Amino acid sequence: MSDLPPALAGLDGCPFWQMDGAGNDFVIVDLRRGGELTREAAQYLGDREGPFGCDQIIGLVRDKTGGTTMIIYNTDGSFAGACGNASRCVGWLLMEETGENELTFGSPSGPLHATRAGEAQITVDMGEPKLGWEDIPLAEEMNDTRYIDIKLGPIDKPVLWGPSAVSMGNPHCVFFVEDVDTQALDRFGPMIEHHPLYPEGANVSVAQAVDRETLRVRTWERGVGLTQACGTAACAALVSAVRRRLTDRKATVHMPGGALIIEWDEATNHVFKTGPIRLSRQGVFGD
Ligand SMILES: N[C@@H](CCC[C@H](N)C(=O)O)C(=O)O
Repeated sequence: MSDLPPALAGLDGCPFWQMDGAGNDFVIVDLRRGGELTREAAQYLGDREGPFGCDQIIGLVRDKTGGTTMIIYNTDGSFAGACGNASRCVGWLLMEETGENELTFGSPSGPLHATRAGEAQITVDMGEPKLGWEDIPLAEEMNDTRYIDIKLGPIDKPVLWGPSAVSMGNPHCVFFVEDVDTQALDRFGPMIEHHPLYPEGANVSVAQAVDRETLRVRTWERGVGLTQACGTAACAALVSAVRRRLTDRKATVHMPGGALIIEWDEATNHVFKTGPIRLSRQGVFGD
């Protein structure tokens, strides 16, 4: 008889792992042999006042062909289309399971290819960035998503304006600033997350181009809040920086929890993301 709380009743007997990628942390639940990851379970597992606590809750499920697909919940119980750091953690888990050094698995926005890149370092091909207003999506038609019409501060004297919009399978809004550390992201992040120009909400970042090969980025995640790192935000920041001619196509993106190497490959138009993964705890619900 297990003493799981009611919110986790559907996960009895399911294996789980607590992992992080550059400080962006996850509870990953194996649902391939059954179990149900409900919105209530995701909210319970994400609660930092509870026995777990994390930024995202990931479910691993079987797809029609017998392969593995990830589903992604934010801590508020909403679904996400992509999670760059969790993709590296899931890639590593599946490589440990199969003994492979590279493999493909499913995600809400399509298949992802992961490769071992060193000791506890994984590269994931995040696919093509989406730059068209209707694909991001934005609520209004516009030709150039490098600078969109969002301003922060007094109307006649805005302090931040003209962020870039990008989708990496999820919507991003990136403000370029002189110094990421002086930005009150905790105050304006929630406002931009729910800005009317983003009908599905936005992950909101401030980015600082240090030199042609270095960015500093802080992110307010949709459905979560301030995070130590956000993989898709690192990709969105690099893509935006390249579109504004601020960096080269490959750069190290420093976030509070660690660094990721992001490359927007010219030949394939795909964005490759390399960085660390860490396993901190594993177990079986109900044991
Ligand atoms: N941590 C992630 C992004 C997670 C999803 C995001 N909050 C959303 O709602 O789109 C990452 O590493 O990319």
